Amino acid sequence: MTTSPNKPLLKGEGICRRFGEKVVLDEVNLSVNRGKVVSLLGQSGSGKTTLFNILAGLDVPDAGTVHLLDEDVTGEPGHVAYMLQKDLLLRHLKIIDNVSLPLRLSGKSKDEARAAADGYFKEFGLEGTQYSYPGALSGGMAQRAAFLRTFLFSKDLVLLDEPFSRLDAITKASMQDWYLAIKDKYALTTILITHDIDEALRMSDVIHVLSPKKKSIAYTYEVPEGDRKEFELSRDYLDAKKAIQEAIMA
Ligand SMILES: Nc1ncnc2c1ncn2[C@@H]1O[C@H](COP(=O)(O)OP(=O)(O)OP(=O)(O)O)[C@@H](O)[C@H]1O
Repeated sequence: MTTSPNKPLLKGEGICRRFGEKVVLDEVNLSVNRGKVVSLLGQSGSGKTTLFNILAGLDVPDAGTVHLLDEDVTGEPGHVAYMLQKDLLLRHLKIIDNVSLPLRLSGKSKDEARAAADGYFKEFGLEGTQYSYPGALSGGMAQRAAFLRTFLFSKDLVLLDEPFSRLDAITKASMQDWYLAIKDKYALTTILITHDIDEALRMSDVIHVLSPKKKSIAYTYEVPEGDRKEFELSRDYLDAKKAIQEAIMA
């Protein structure tokens, strides 16, 4: 998919969603440019997953549209790769068969699918685990295997719902760095749901805070371009963290 860098790859406009009497999203607008990471933060129940499902085409909004470039994909699944925190590997399948599932679903034979997936094991830090079962993998490895499966759906738009929340702090930090490198290499565009402000600041280009009161985006922060490590040590980082925290609690 080729695009000009300034044109949003994904655009949600005027998105509204209610469950019974309860309005969860009211006129939400959000766009994601190619190669960027946009994070959604917000209190529990602020509608992050609801918005995520609508953007992924897994749910249909009551009003509003989702466009992938110029194509209206509202309510149509299959345009994005998504990975959920609880996106477990299937216990009874070897790792290679778990990760090559998308290729099987697209019609490849077992051997073809295995051969195509195998080439990525090294880069995803999974070399040697091909014929193991998921139970033998560490948390970080299992998550990378789940990532590889997401990646093999061959979509350049990736939606991640708290992908690192179950990992310990050190594994989490290395997974964040690893993901940033992979997404640069393969020009992935990412929407990330997280509860972790530091994670959002580390990984994102743009951070949106959803408010359950406003039922929409109440605050947006654009992470300055430039050296991330330098930013993490700056006064601006602390100010941004405070502003985001306040927006979440408002
Ligand atoms: N299928 C549904 N039927 C009824 N209510 C729903 C449904 N899905 C979500 N809701 C309600 O919509 C609101 C927003 O839920 P959502 O899961 O989008 O929030 P969230 O920000 O992702 O929360 P969390 O951080 O806890 O995952 C909640 O009040 C939830 O109970």
